[in-house]
Amino acid sequence: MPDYRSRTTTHGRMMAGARSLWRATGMTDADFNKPIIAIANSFTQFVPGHVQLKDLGQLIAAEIARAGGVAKEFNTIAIDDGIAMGHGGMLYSLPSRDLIADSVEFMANAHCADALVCLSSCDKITPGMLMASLRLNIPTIFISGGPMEAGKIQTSDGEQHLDLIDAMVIAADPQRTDAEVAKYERAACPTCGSCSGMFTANSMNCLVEALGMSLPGNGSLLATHTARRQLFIETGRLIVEITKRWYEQNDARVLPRSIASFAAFENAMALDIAMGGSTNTVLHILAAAHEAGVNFTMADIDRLSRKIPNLCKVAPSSSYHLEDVHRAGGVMGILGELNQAGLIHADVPTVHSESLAAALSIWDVAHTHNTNATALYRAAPGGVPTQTAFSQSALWLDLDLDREDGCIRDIAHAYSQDGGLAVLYGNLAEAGCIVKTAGVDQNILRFIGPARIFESQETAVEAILMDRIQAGDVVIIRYEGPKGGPGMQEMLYPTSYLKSKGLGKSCALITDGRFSGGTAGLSIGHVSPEAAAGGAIGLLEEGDEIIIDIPQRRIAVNLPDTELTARRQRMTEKGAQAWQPLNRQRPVSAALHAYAALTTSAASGAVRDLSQLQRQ
Ligand SMILES: CC[C@H](C)C(=O)C(=O)O
Ligand SMILES: [Mg+2]
Repeated sequence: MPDYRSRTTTHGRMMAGARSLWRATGMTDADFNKPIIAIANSFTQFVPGHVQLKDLGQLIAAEIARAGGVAKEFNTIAIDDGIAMGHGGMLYSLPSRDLIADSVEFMANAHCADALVCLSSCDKITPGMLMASLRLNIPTIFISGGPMEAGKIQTSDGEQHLDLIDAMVIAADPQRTDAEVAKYERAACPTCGSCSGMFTANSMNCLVEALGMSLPGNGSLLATHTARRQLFIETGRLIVEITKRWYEQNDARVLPRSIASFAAFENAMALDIAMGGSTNTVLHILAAAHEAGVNFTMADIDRLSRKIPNLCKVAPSSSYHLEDVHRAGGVMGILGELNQAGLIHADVPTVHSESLAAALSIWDVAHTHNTNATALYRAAPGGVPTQTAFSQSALWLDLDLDREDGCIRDIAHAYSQDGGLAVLYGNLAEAGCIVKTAGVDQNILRFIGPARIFESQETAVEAILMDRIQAGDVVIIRYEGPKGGPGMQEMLYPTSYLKSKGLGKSCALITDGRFSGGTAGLSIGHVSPEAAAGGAIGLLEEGDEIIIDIPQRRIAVNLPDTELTARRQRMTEKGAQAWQPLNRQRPVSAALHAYAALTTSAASGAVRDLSQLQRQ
């Protein structure tokens, strides 16, 4: 039977000093025999997905107290990728994931917390906290702030639903007036919550639900809806229950590493592929598996991508948004369709149910008729701009259970039988690279074109906006990987600007950097090894013929091995200048240099690799 970790500082005569400090935080004699449960909040006014979280940690804390625990809340940072993007701020985005993971580890271990509630929301916060929970392996439940409502505007074609990508694309379209841009800008992000498409934040919050580490509805129930309050309250109650199951009943099934098993990672990846999730999920799933000691790799993702169908297309891959996914049954609805075809492991435990099958028997609204589930998924957008959580109670008259032509398809009516994500391999990416096939026009699944080489995102953006890229080109952006950037920037601006210039379906973009979930088109990222780590992308020259073949899962430069070998030799002869971007002046802080020194390429999740210290 494990001892409560908190007893280290709350029991024993010699801990009188620590207890005096606990008392000063408000604890009383009665509290010292209760589990101490850390609440990792991520409230900040910098991010719409977090502005509403300020008091929600205490909403959970009150429920923890009612259930017999003691809650202690702290805060992590939270970066808004959409604001950090397009300038040096994006260098900090991915490194902040690891900083968040470390800060949760530090607070939980320094104070011997017994359990953890992760109150996350946006792009790097959920994955950072997920990494921490699997590193710590103490009872943990995730609850996110919830998705933002989609923007709505009236156009000549009727009501259009939109998000920040639409604002970005229209702003770069020279044909559109400033007045039109202003209209889109003011409508694109109407409420608090994580940006309303299947971007990285919503992808990750859906994946955590599929992993079994949050309650049903966590990934799709709107931030503004009153029904979401109940998720927070139930989370507060449930964390005390599972904490006692571990420390008082020795029930290890509730631990993160028991729940996020290899089978659960397969379930999460199956969901991701089925819903065409952000490619960043690949990076974060690999990093989470690394923290959990689960040998889940790019090869597993490649294997799953070949057999899991694409059942759901959401913005930027369609005009559906998370409110529509919710109306169709949310994550449990998609998992339910996959389960009908035996494509997931339904026997895995979750924090809330004995098994995923038991959860689906209640919450898969297309195949059950549970009134609570129907009520949950009828939660609809209120259409009123707000930064306040749980501020509206609108309901859809009915659910979208049309599995033939609705937001969520069944297997027989899938958009494609081989998934919304693909891993490509070849002499250009020997350790692999990723493409969101759900966002690629069917006419360019096979693409051959000349390489247009750029040593930074900013020079590629300049070329696109100055009309120096033409149809048929393959834009190569290198030295933007985890080490090379450093920080592996998201390339949302160049991919959006290709769309603005009408090149979204006639050009390809390949990078050792990554993409935001808002990226669509033939955009291939995470090329590994990255240029800064000696990857072949660093050997490409202007005009090389690039071959992309998604059905064959292949990416290559059309050169004989002898030529690549000769180029590698010439690169090696550069000595200290080898594997460095040409003519790039980029200020990089000591903090970012420290990150670059230990990080690894995307194919391993850009995780920290201490063995590099021995090699330096
Ligand atoms: C839409 C862009 C979003 C803010 C993002 O950064 C992501 O999805 O990764
Ligand atoms: Mg992002």
